[in-house]
Amino acid sequence: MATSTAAPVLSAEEQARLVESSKRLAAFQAVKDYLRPEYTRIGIGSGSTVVYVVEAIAALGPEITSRMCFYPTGSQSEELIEAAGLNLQYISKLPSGQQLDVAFDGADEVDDDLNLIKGGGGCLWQEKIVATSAKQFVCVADFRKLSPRLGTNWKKGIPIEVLPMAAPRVLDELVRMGSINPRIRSGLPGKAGALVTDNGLWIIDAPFAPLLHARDQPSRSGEPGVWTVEELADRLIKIPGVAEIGLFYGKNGLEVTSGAQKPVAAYFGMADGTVQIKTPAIA
Ligand SMILES: O=C[C@H](O)[C@H](O)[C@H](O)COP(=O)(O)O
Repeated sequence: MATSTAAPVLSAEEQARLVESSKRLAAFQAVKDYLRPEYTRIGIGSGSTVVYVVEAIAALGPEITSRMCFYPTGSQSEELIEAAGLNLQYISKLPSGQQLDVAFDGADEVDDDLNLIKGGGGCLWQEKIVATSAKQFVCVADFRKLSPRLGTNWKKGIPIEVLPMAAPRVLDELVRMGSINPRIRSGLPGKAGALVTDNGLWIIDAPFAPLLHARDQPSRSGEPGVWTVEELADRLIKIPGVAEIGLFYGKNGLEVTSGAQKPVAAYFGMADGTVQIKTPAIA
């Protein structure tokens, strides 16, 4: 008799539990691999996955963590650091010319080349500053975030942090660029109006067709609204009124010693209980 190999259908609750345990697995593995006891300056990103990063760090105990300072990317991670009893420090106090040893953060989607979409939870500008201030930026995520091309799984759009007075002009420009129904993100349910970021700005979510890599371009050139990651990012950041964009792209952390937006490694907790680690391909 033939046996079925189909994956079991999970209830919504079981699926949610699986996602949480995947995030936790990835976080503990990433901290084990990248947080060395001699490090003193650690960046802590935002979102639900980073909660487990902080849990993994706190589990190392004060004999290791008390020598370290932790740099948040916004109000949520600031609270996480304090609640875990870790030493809080601010990136504004990091002297010029110095770097964090490592920064950990989540992502909404990660493509084949380790480009990221970030900002689904409303944090991206401070995250980019902290990630690019670190010698090593490590991304931690669950299996839902793995994707060949950005915009394949994450359909809500590229988060773009904008000056509120410029939002209508930015929306117009996004439509001209082929974004499909870009929108100003609303605040929490029950709160009227736009979501206000930690920087007092708004977020526009701009959906685009899945973003290509430069190597894909010849086959799609000329199609309206079809962009490579780099072309789109370079155009978006130049729109007047845009403060920062939720695309993390460009050189990776193995190619440059500072300022990389792309991670040196991305950890994914998988549904089968394993952790998949992606690192940049060396050209
Ligand atoms: O705005 C939030 C940040 O960019 C998060 O790192 C990102 O949205 C991933 O969040 P989560 O770990 O909750 O999926």
